[in-house]
Amino acid sequence: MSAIAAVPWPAPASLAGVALPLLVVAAAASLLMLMSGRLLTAIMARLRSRVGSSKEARLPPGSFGWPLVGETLDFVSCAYSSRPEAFVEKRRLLYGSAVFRSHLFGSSTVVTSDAEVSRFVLQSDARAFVPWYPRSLTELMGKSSILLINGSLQRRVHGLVGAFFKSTAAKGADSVPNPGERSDRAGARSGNAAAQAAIPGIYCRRASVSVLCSFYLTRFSVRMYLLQAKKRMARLIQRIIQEKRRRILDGGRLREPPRDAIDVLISGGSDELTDELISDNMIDLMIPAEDSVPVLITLAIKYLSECPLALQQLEEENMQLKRRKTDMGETLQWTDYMSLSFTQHVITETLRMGNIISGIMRKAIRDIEVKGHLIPKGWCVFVYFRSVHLDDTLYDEPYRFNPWRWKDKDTSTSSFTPFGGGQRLCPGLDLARLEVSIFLHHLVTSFRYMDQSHPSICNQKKHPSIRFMSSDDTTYSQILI
Ligand code: HEM
Repeated sequence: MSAIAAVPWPAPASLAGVALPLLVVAAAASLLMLMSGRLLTAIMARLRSRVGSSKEARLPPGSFGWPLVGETLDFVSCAYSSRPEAFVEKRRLLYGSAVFRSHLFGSSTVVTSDAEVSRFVLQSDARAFVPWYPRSLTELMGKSSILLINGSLQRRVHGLVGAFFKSTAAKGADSVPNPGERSDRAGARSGNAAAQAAIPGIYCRRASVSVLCSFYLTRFSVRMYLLQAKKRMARLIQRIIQEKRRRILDGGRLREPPRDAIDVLISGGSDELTDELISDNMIDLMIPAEDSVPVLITLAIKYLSECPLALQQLEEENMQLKRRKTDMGETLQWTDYMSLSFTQHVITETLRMGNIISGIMRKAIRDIEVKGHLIPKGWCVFVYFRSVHLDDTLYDEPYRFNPWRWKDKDTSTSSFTPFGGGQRLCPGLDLARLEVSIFLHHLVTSFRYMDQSHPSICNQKKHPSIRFMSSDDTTYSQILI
């Protein structure tokens, strides 16, 4: 008997106030269920007819979840929990496969936490997969963003930007900031400190913060505001580009070596590198520089504070370098930082556990079969790094911060991809590592973890902040997690 039939009609007056709204809700719910059932059947039938029965057998196991929303709600609720990987883990156990199908953000999606399949997707070019992001993000990125363009233009922009970030100009040929010096002052003086070289400087800082907030606010649908912030920022950058173009010599050569990524793009020798393309891409560069790197630093401090042995070894290694450099009267070069093997292991382990970028999404532009799984044309594939990085068959005790595990381990394998791979491998990876190395060096050589003198703040749960005290005991630095 249905919920509607069970209630006598007309309802007694005393009950009407309560029963009527209940009735309406029940009726609406039944209708919705009926509609969603029909809708689900219709969607499944459409998908089947599209995929074809022979192909259907080759699809990875899985479920499309609810009509319209698919499994997005479960994905999002896991993403905001303390174990975001639970979404994938549950299904991995349920289907007995690290590759499964789902329906996420409005698209039929193959989710993979299989290192081999992930590698295959990352290594494939635009003839097989193109980048895919939710529409709200693509609008904000702009159509010429490196994250969206494909083919020769993407390779060109990637090559120019990547080469610049690897150059000594970006990494600071002279010296890196000394402890206590603000990096932007030092950058302005040497003209090439890493962060300053990577982005077109402080002009866009405020606008960048506003676009960063914009990205996070998307979920609250403040679309117009976000797009306006992005446009304002693009206008600011275009003004800088025009100013720089005026200073360029005939033949497109720069008068002096490139000082930032705009310089390398305007002298890139291609009509395709328009002002719009350059400004869109400058915004793309600011986001990781202003967001991913600080998150990586924050997580490194958190993990170190929970692992005193690692903190101690990090301090010893960096103090040794500092003493050596002081004795020789030399300034620190970026190669000095990169030669600190334990510091690099700390950063690598933070990248593995922290999963700053949990995964990437691509769209298949033709039917693709990998490891016996079909990814039909038009479907998305979600390469979920996080589950690979926390897989106990690949990493012993994956939830334990253990920088020593990297002593004899290769970082260039398909089971470690925090910076992606293939043609879209993050061009800022060395720069990101350098920035974190510089920060950690100055932190552990100039500050002392307050925990040693104030055991009361040892309990991180009670005190969700970590305090460092400068060596001369005069100033405090508090890093909020
Ligand atoms: C902890 C820091 C960082 C992490 C974890 C990270 C991670 C990633 C990942 C996973 C990708 C691949 C995206 C894809 O395949 O679709 C990527 C691409 C990219 N990253 Fe980073 N990144 C970081 C820092 C930086 C920095 C500092 C910059 C530059 C200032 C940068 C610039 C870029 C650019 C331009 C791309 C697009 C490359 C292309 O599509 O050709 N990243 N990053």
